[in-house]
Amino acid sequence: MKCYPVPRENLVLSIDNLKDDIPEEYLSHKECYENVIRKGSVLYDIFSELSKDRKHKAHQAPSNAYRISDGIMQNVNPFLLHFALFVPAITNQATPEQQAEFLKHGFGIIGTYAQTELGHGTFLRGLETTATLDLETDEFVLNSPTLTSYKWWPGGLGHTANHCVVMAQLYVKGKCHGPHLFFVQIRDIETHEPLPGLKLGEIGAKMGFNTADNGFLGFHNFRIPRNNMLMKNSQVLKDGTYVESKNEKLTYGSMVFVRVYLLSDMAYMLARAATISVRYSAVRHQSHIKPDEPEVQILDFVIQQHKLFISIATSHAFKICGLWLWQTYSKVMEDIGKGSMDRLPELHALSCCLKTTSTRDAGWLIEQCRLACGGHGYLMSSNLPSLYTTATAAITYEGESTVLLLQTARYLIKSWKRAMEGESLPATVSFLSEYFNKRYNKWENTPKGIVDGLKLVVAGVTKMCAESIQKHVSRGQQYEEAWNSSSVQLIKASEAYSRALLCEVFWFEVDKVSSTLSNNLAVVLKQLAELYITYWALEKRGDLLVYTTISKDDLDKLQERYEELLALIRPNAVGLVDSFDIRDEILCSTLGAYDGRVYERMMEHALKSPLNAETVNQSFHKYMKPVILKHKI
Ligand SMILES: CCCCCCCCCCCCCC(=O)SCCNC(=O)CCNC(=O)[C@H](O)C(C)(C)COP(=O)(O)OP(=O)(O)OC[C@H]1O[C@@H](n2cnc3c(N)ncnc32)[C@H](O)[C@@H]1OP(=O)(O)O
Ligand SMILES: Cc1cc2nc3c(=O)[nH]c(=O)nc-3n(C[C@H](O)[C@H](O)[C@H](O)COP(=O)(O)OP(=O)(O)OC[C@H]3O[C@@H](n4cnc5c(N)ncnc54)[C@H](O)[C@@H]3O)c2cc1C
Repeated sequence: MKCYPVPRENLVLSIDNLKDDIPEEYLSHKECYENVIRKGSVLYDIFSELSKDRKHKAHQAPSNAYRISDGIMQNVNPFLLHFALFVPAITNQATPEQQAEFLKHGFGIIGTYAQTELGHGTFLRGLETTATLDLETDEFVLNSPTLTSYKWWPGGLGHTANHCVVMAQLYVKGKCHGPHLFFVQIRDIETHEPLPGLKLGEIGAKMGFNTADNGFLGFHNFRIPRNNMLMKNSQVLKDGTYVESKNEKLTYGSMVFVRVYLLSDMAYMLARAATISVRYSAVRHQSHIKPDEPEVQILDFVIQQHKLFISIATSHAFKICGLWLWQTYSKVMEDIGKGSMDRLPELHALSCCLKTTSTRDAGWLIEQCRLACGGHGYLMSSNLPSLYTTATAAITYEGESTVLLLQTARYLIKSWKRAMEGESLPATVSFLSEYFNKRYNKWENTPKGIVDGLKLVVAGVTKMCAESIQKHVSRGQQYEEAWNSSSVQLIKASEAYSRALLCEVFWFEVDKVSSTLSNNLAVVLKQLAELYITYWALEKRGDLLVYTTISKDDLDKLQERYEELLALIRPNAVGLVDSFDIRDEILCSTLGAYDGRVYERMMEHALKSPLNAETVNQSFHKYMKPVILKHKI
């Protein structure tokens, strides 16, 4: 941390406070929270100092802040929600005047995003928290009318945040206008006590994410000024007039922002896991390939390469598609700023399926990296268990995976209908029109050919879904019931779509930039992209056999090429993970450090276990000894 350009004397707390005397995994739930607040407060202070030079973004953390925090906290930073959702919600949903007011204290307030309730997370229209306008006092009165209406899950809500953005049903003059966002102070700035009218607490231990301080919150006639409704898109005027948004789904904008971001985040999580397991596999020697030769690096087993190289390739795929999705997001936001909502449904569909596929893939690939380290991958000190629980949380938060895939399927079905009616479609789904008009090629055993084939699968499955829905409707079901009846196939369409998108964007973006790279780099990047595409062609061979003209001979050749690619990547594998450039302090792993001192680090870490502080634990004398002595002959 010494490389940080913040003069020590400017910091309220010392940088030395970032060190851990006892590794996090040995602390109790409460100690763990107190420990991350100690470290998180130092970081918060550092970010605040750094932000002073970036006046236009004074309330935001520097972009690398999140990564630094990853290294300092093996678990989750309880201040994360402030940067990830609280500030973005205000900048996306509040008017410029409100932004100036709510963010005037910069880092002087700590916020979270309180949307999910005990009874509802997915179905936002079902949220029960109410915000009712009191015309006489020009205030909103917030209430949690039932147990199920308690806010439940927001990160940092339990003990850390003193403010939050709350999603509540807006009531004006007896009419409900649906979910809207409100800026709410929840704790006293000085004493940090919950404000009167609020019931606040932490929701308890979880599978992972344990230092995120997820909390609950109930409102009892809690009053806030009318101006605390975030009014960029819809407004409530002093006389109670409700001004509608140009598109009511703009209220969901902060979620779209994080979903888009998560693709790049998953690229990074996977890069960390791949770095640990590839480096470890180069250090670890076990068994022989040829009986008369020495034991080999486990990375020389082709099956180990099969387990690990897909993680390296996937990390690059997510990184590149993440950048592509950011560009799409920025363009759509620019259009919305100019009053055009045309591409909002497309952005929503893309962000939903790519968020889901990237988080799910990151989850199982990190687990695969962990398993590839054998027993040692099970140690907390490998950091792979923490990476796994942190990544898998993302499959559920910010939109449950099945639910988001169904949102994308909705867009695919609508696009299919438009294709059948001869309407033109956005480039990202124009292949549906080509399929409908039977304008597609025969199978070609190249990366481009595979991408075209994967798109044919999407089109074929989408057509099958549309027919299935139609069949159920013609048998008397309502459209929504028919949708439910067809949902297994709809999920398949959406999954196939995200895979085709990932393969297409990865291949074409690498192809586009390769002429600007050194020849060696271009060759290696292309190998990774081809490995990714071939891997998925082989995984999806059943679908390709059903929806394209691929033959068994083509599949055999693809299998051969895949194995060739593993061999080509093998000599560069360690170099490739080194090029992710993740410092040891951020990797936090005994197995994956740059110097390869795996066994020494494991022993050093084991000796930090509190159980190793004494040769005989007192429980021996208290409990074991009497039993042993009783049975001694
Ligand atoms: C700095 C950053 C760091 C980041 C680090 C990350 C760490 C984070 C740490 C942890 C943080 C965790 C933080 C957390 O977890 S915060 C809580 C996150 N919660 C969720 O994500 C809830 C998920 N639910 C929803 O989003 C909605 O309720 C859904 C979408 C499911 C349905 O909704 P609804 O019932 O209202 O709609 P409908 O189904 O009737 O559809 C009606 C129409 O609306 C369209 N539609 C729907 N939505 C959108 C949209 N958004 N933009 C544009 N359009 C949209 C839709 O396509 C349809 O169009 P059409 O078909 O009629 O044309
Ligand atoms: C670690 C973590 C951090 C979180 N942080 C925050 C936060 O900071 N702020 C916040 O507001 N929330 C937060 N959440 C809450 C999170 O956003 C929700 O849990 C998530 O959106 C899923 O909603 P749910 O829990 O209601 O799941 P449910 O919707 O109840 O899902 C249960 C099951 O029902 C299925 N299902 C539901 N609806 C449908 C449907 N229409 N069709 C088919 N199947 C369906 C789902 O697929 C799933 O299998 C967090 C959650 C976690 C785990």
